[in-house]
Amino acid sequence: MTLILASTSPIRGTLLANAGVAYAAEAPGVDEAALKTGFAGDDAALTVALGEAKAMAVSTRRPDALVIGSDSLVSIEGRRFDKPAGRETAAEHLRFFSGKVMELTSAAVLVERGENVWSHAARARLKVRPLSEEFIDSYLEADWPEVSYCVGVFRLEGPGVQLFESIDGDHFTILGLPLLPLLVALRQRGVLAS
Ligand SMILES: Nc1nc2c(ncn2[C@H]2C[C@H](O)[C@@H](COP(=O)(O)OP(=O)(O)OP(=O)(O)O)O2)c(=O)[nH]1
Repeated sequence: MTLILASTSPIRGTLLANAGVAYAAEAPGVDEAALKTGFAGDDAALTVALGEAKAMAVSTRRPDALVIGSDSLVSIEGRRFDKPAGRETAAEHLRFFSGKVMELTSAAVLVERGENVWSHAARARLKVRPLSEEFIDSYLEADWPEVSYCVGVFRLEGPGVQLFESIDGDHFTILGLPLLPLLVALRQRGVLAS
């Protein structure tokens, strides 16, 4: 069975490829903002719903495939953050994050023939150190626009690691995909060797 990643996220594709998982990527073409508006569930439920919507959109076009959908979001003190719209928005996010605990939730969903057959959400907590204006400027000078696609305005595998005092949670979840539970599900479905 063909495995499709319904995502435009560079890091999600890299994580699967580095894990040796054969897949094809296809843009989901889902209006995430519309789905987020008025969503009453918690972060885990929202990321699962968004991941499912992305996978469903592709599964409809590709009933022959097993489709992975994924989503990540950042919350701080109940306020949710999307990817920064521009460099100044990124700086505003970083100023708000300074000295606070960031909760990053990522979900993965498997859809087959239009049915959600598996989903998993995981949360990590990242303690952001106090960030000076000078640091924020130099950080964005060095890693913008690379972080423009990243919720939380960081690439943990890059200079983003300098934002944090401590991290509690799964590395892959933070990058954007709860990879280990997904690999278990793919082995259980015979997509990967056990
Ligand atoms: N390289 C990298 N990317 C990160 C990190 N943390 C979060 N991200 C990225 C992963 C996702 O691409 C993005 C979260 O936004 P979304 O879940 O909406 O995904 P995105 O719009 O990028 O792609 P998709 O909706 O799957 O087509 O943030 C990190 O530490 N490193």
